[in-house]
Amino acid sequence: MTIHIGAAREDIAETVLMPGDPLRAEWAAETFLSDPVCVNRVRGMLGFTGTWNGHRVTIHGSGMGMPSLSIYANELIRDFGAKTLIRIGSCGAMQEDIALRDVILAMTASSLSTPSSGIFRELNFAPPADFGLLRAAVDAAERRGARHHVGGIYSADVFYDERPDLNEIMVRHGILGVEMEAAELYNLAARHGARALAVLTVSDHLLNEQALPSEDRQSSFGDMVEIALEAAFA
Ligand SMILES: O=P(O)(O)O[C@H]1O[C@H](CO)[C@@H](O)[C@H]1O
Ligand SMILES: O=c1cc[nH]c(=O)[nH]1
Repeated sequence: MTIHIGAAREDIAETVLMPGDPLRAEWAAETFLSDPVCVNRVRGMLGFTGTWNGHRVTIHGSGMGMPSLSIYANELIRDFGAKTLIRIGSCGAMQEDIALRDVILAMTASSLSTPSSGIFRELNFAPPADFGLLRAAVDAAERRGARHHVGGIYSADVFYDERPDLNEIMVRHGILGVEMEAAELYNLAARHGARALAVLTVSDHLLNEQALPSEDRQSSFGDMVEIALEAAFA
């Protein structure tokens, strides 16, 4: 039991899927896991443990933004022994050839800053996905016939961005999409010897302003959940 996760150590699996939205965690656990049990509800940040194809899996919310993700990922790794952490998140697309509901597999995560910036100081550490997870996720997406893209994403500190010039630079440098947690998840995985990947679904488009409603973001991104599960146990 930790300050933010009211579970016993054995209640949390070594493989953890992390959506930002705790209600997406509930939906994904009820939809894809057998016998899901709620193992955390401290501050409403829901976590569930069940099995998928016989493998124990926890699906636990991260909250929005890297400081929130950092609290849960630190406790999951350091106190509960999590070894594989896969973010299942929504993102905004930044390239013309990417459509709503496409899946983005984040090979790298650029940022202006992360909660680890104070540790890295002048070093621009490049937070990477785990290659084995990434390769397995690509295979899973291809098997499912899911429209997917592999490349760099941007982990932002703010949702309401005031830097159109920065977006233009990222579009020009091939960044696929923007979200708010992956870079710090990759930093923490590198620091603690865990495996991490972000599997994202496009919920809105920065270039054409299309957007899905919040209900769809909460409980309809099934491809990304199944891709994450297949990758974790490949
Ligand atoms: O849908 P989730 O996983 O929360 O991810 C995205 O959505 C939130 C912003 O609406 C941020 O957390 C961003 O990273
Ligand atoms: O962080 C996010 C998530 C979804 N869409 C965005 O534009 N930003």
